[in-house]
Amino acid sequence: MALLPIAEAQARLLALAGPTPVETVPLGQAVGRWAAEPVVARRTQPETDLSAMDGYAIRFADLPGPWAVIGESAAGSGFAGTVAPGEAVRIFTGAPMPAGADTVLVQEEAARDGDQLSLAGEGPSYLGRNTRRRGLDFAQGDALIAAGERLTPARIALAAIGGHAALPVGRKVRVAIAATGDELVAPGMPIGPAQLPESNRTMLAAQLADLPVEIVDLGILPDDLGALTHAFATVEADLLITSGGASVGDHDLVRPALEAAGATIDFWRIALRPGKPMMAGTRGDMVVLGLPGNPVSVFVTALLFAKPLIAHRSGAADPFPRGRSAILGEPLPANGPRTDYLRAALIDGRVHASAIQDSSMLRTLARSTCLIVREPHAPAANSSDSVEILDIA
Ligand SMILES: Nc1nc2c(c(=O)[nH]1)N[C@H]1C(S)=C(S)[C@@H](COP(=O)(O)OP(=O)(O)OC[C@H]3O[C@@H](n4cnc5c(N)ncnc54)[C@H](O)[C@@H]3O)O[C@H]1N2
Ligand code: MOO
Repeated sequence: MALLPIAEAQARLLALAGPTPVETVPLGQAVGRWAAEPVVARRTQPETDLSAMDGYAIRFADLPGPWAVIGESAAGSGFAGTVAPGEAVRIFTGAPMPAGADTVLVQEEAARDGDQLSLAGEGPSYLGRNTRRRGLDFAQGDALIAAGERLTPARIALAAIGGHAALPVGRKVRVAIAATGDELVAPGMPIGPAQLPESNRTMLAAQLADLPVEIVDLGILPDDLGALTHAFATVEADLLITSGGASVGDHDLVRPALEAAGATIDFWRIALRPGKPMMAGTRGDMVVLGLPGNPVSVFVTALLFAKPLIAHRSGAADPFPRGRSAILGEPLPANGPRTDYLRAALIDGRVHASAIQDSSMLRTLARSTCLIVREPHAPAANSSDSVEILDIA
């Protein structure tokens, strides 16, 4: 069977399920979620002309003064009267500009003696200096955040100042994570020579920590068709992620167990290194993602498939990681038939691939800051050539 190109596998995976149902959450819980609907300004910001500095509200035409100070405008209150020619109002940052005034003289450039005010510096250079006009940031009805955009700290603050206390977002994605393999032992436990500390669940949960997920930990499952089938048939989640048992060995039972549990496999084996034996399918509304067991294969397939799928189900319009270009530090050989994601480090503007690219090597992965993306059959590359990288640290 031909290996599926990555882009095709990504598209097919996202087509397996749509976004989770929408819920409305307070802004304090919205960070890292995706806007389910456009967020529109319920007010104009600023609502009125404001001072941007501490000083005196004046009429620009009155420069160079002097002025009589007739009152005060503070943030939250304002000044009720009107500033007539020759008059000034003491004003503070964020306070409403009084009627009649159009410019602010900063206090560092003013001299005050009782109610008398005079210029003690250059003074404002143009009409409107040191003020913020009504609607400078946005007007009521303006689009603030598009549906499908991530709710970053700045966008949450924008929603707040736009008059919103809560926002509609996709409900959290329930992700069940299972490790499979008779050789696996919980980390830190005593271990025999044929055994291995389990690291994939821990890494996956950490990789998903910045996404709106609820993790259901299915633990370490044995290489036993009955036990795997039972676990896969009874789990309740939006997404089931397994690791291990995805390849063609006699103990690679994930695919038969998923099928025995009622799942349909949509695709298996992609033109990707590391991560070739990955499979994807559905069991009812639940998407199942069978990742290979090698730790680096898990890392890469989580980055390229699991995380984008969760983002997509959370309502993201643009769920895939974005590459950028970097300059190679050393030559690279021609690539084979799979897209290769080389563990690499970006040092002083040059990207250096690790000499050994074995998908079991977590220390190499942990030292890497990026992955170099090599397209299928890419020709050999020279030092100083530009390559695409994906940042991972
Ligand atoms: N004859 C073939 N053999 C293999 C092929 C192939 O096409 N033909 N593909 C290779 C590729 S590529 C990969 S990737 C691996 C992945 O296979 P599996 O998904 O079946 O993975 P396992 O055999 O279960 O495990 C591989 C490796 O990773 C260790 N492992 C597994 N789970 C964990 C865990 N949770 N934490 C830490 N380490 C884990 C496991 O002990 C193995 O060493 O298959 C190749 N073989
Ligand atoms: O695809 Mo496997 O992950 O190359 O080792």
